[in-house]
Amino acid sequence: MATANAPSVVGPVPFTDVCGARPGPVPPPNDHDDDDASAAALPGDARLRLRWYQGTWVPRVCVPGVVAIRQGSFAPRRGDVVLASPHKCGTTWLKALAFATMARGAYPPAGAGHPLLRLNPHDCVPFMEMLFADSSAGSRKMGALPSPRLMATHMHHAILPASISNNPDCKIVYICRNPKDMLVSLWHFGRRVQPDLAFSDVFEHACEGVSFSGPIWDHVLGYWNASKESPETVLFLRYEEILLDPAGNVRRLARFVGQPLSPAEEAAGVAEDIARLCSFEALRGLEVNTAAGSGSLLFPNGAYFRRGQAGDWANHMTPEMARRLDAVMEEKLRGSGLSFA
Ligand SMILES: Nc1ncnc2c1ncn2[C@@H]1O[C@H](COP(=O)(O)OS(=O)(=O)O)[C@@H](OP(=O)(O)O)[C@H]1O
Repeated sequence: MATANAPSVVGPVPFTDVCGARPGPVPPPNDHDDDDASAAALPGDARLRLRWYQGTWVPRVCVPGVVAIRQGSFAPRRGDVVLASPHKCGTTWLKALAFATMARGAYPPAGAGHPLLRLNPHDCVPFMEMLFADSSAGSRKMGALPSPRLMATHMHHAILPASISNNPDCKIVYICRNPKDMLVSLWHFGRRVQPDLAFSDVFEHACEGVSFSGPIWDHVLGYWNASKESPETVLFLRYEEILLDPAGNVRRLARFVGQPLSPAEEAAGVAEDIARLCSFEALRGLEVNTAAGSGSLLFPNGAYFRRGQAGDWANHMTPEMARRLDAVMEEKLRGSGLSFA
């Protein structure tokens, strides 16, 4: 049964996760919990700078939010759903799908007044690291939202506070993507603010673990292992699988968040309606998501909709580069049961 309660739309939320990494040293892991001590920044456009934080690469602008979340500024509630992802792996799509699925009681997906027809998905689902950049304002805004709350993060599983990662009342939906396509998407996005960003730089550094959401293997492994240990609280999705069967994955999502489609909804084609509403073609074509439009994001809304396919890496990587990244991933993921081959 669909619930009548829609996940909360919090309105404009600053969202600054930008991609790309310029050459720079990989500092050693450290245990510091504060911004200044947490590591070296990479050179280049300020929005592309990363910090090495607790064994993970975090956009510099997100570090204060990450620290606040880890220090307990976010108080989880029963029914909360956290969407987790590495950058450029389908965050925007998952936000749309989860919002449309959880809100379907209040907002029928085929309805002309659906919020996703006038808001970018990032405006419907808050990005936790940015919301908590101002810790007290973040706490106030999140606290004021009625349940069920839907939010998103790019944090590695290893640095989530236990109140999220070890909380049966808080569900996590994770999406990942073939790292080769992720890097291509990251590079295109980074070039928007740094036109001279070379793909070879992004690639080389990612192979060494330095990238947005890097090391990539640790990001996916953390959530993969959590989903194996606790499948009822962590749902592990892949971009490519959703491309193949969007409606089937809407059903998975609905079941996972405790709102399975009813027989009446199945008969009415609700899963297909949600898949259609959230499809790349449908969202990209909306006025709000055209290149000129911009909501709560530092980038034009159109920047979040580029190509929306699997396999674009073949247009940017030599076969040797592809083999190299595949080999790195294979080695790092060995024994886990997870593979991107
Ligand atoms: N609805 C829908 N369906 C399929 N694919 C979609 C959709 N929306 C966004 N995209 C594609 O996802 C890529 C952007 O990833 P993210 O949304 O994770 O970016 S971000 O981290 O939030 O900046 C980026 O991938 P590339 O096209 O390969 O660059 C987007 O085009």
